[in-house]
Amino acid sequence: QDTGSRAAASRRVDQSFVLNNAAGTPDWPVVGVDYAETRYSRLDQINTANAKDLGLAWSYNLESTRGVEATPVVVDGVMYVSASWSVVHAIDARTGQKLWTYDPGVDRSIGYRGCCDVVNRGVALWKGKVYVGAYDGRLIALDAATGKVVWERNTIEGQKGSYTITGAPRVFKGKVIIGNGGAEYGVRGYLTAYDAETGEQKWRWFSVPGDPSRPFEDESMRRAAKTWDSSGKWWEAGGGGTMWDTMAFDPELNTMYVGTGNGSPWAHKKRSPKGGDNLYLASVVALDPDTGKYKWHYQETPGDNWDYTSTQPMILADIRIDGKLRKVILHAPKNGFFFVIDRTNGKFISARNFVPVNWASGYDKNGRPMEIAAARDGSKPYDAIPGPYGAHNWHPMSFNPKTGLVYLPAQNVPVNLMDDKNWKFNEVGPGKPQSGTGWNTGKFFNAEPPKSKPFGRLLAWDPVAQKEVWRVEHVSPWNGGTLTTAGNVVFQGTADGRLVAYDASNGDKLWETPTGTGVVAAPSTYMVDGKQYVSVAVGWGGVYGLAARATERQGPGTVYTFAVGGTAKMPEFVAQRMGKLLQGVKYDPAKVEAGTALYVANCVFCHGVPGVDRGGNIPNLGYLDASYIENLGSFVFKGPAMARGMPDFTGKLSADDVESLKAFIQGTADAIRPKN
Ligand SMILES: O=C(O)c1cc(C(=O)O)c2c(n1)C(=O)C(=O)c1cc(C(=O)O)[nH]c1-2
Ligand SMILES: [Ca+2]
Repeated sequence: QDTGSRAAASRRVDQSFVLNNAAGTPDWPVVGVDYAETRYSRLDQINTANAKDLGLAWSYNLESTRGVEATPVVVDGVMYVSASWSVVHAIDARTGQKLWTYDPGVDRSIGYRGCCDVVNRGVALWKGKVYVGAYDGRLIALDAATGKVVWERNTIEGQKGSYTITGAPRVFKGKVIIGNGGAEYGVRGYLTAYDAETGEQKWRWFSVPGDPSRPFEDESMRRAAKTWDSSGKWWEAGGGGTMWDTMAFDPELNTMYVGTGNGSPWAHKKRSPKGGDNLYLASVVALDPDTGKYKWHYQETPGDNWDYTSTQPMILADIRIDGKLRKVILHAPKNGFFFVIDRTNGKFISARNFVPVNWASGYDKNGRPMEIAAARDGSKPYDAIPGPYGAHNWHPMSFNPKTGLVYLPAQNVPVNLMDDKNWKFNEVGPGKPQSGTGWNTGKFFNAEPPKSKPFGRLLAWDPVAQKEVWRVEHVSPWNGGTLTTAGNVVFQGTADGRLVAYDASNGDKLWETPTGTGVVAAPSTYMVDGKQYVSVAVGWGGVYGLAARATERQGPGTVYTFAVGGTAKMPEFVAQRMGKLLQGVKYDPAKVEAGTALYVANCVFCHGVPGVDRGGNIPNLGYLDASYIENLGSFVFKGPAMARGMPDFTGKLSADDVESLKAFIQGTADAIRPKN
């Protein structure tokens, strides 16, 4: 394919192309496949019968060592995907040949500006241009055929605070729309639309009010200000509400939807001492895509106090509830409840917790959470369930209209929270989270460790009945986003370094392959020359990946593309890593669960997930010689590594705890090792 025909292909991508494709789906033209962000493909060449014959068609080295979160976008056989540091790659989707790469040259010393790794969740394609949000806040338009810059805008110009971009831009009605990250560092959230052709700014909508003694930008800000207490001077610390990930668009209703983020600072009483809902934090907001004008909102977590963002990917669906076809939004934000919202007017339809939660007992018929008082107290250590990593984070879910099920990457990462007594108002700055809430984790040794159990699971959720239909338990939290297809298959990558295909009806495993590094991104699928492919960009990272690892030296970020009968060889690093996995430690499988909790509370922040992060000067326990793990007690209790920084766990762990840890470590290595 020459440059000219590549350019011609991507020039076709406009609103009718995306809408027509949604009906036929040979391509994957936007990160969520369609404006509704269903991540459902009508392709069925790969199905439950032949998924077992999937093999590698090609792999591509993204030359990145940090988290990879992007869903590959593919049109007419050309793939566009971004890696860490916002680097864009254009790849021939049949062969894996590089067409071009574009590095926006983000200063590698500014990683600290964001909370959660130097990630990028993908690009947008529109009429021959590729759009990427760079980590340093620039929105850049590239020529899709050559990767050359067409225009560039600094989306954070004139703002103060630690802003970034990690999300994928969306193009609705000829406007490129992008929000920012930064609510952990005291910023004010906003969303900006630029003319896709020229880069001219068209509108900006702020999600939280500024200083109420100054004129409000619009009526929605005037109304929002009434829900904040000005004695908290929230505007000086920004207020938060960053829109760092999800957007969707309904062309018939001419409405776009965006999810807003957490309060800044986190502690509600520190930013708004007399309480208040603090609009529009942690909400789903409907906007006019032409003007950016506010239409309505539904607030999922009033007066957010726990980093319970509503930025998690939402899906627009038409589903039958009580016999009536309803236009709804399906949403599973960090707070652990699955929401069904009427997208014509923002009215609450239903909410049910999809994991155990301890901050609210449910939602009343008006859509208000019934809170549990201890969750807001702050004077005593409190096991937040979900914790700030969320019951569901940015990892995309998918909706299959044939099964009627949502495939949701759910989790619990235990974190114990308490008021931060040393917090000073407005003490913001790079590397200093503006939280007002202290974290007690296994990392801070003298604090209260959380007691809840960590888990990662794939849930198949019925949004009408609001109940779980099936689940797959993973060995670790922080697993990949999902893809579902008319072939009745669900694809998901895992934290322990596999890509797995499941039967969409019952969760039976159909196929799996090792990927050599943890998978956090979602796969996509498309057809070229009559053949269906499934692609996933892998590279362990993101906020949990950043914490739960030993060193920067992990397998390189890689795009894998699979097809039925594919025979390409996996890159060498995969076999190398699998060959070095811990082997042969005897353990009691009944102790794995207890070991998981102990490991996450005490070990994971230094040693990483066993078998996921390849060790450096702090060893990854999943790659050690068996004799080390067999004698784990001698390392844990006043062991020889104390001189190199290993804590003494005497009095903190029991001999039986050590047996549980052994079970978790060897059990995880066994789960990762390829079975054939
Ligand atoms: O409040 C914010 O502005 C903000 C931004 C981001 C981001 O831009 O990646 C994350 C979060 N918050 C966040 O709370 C969070 O859990 C998170 C996880 C990740 C990730 O990529 O793994 N990003 C973010
Ligand atoms: Ca946040």
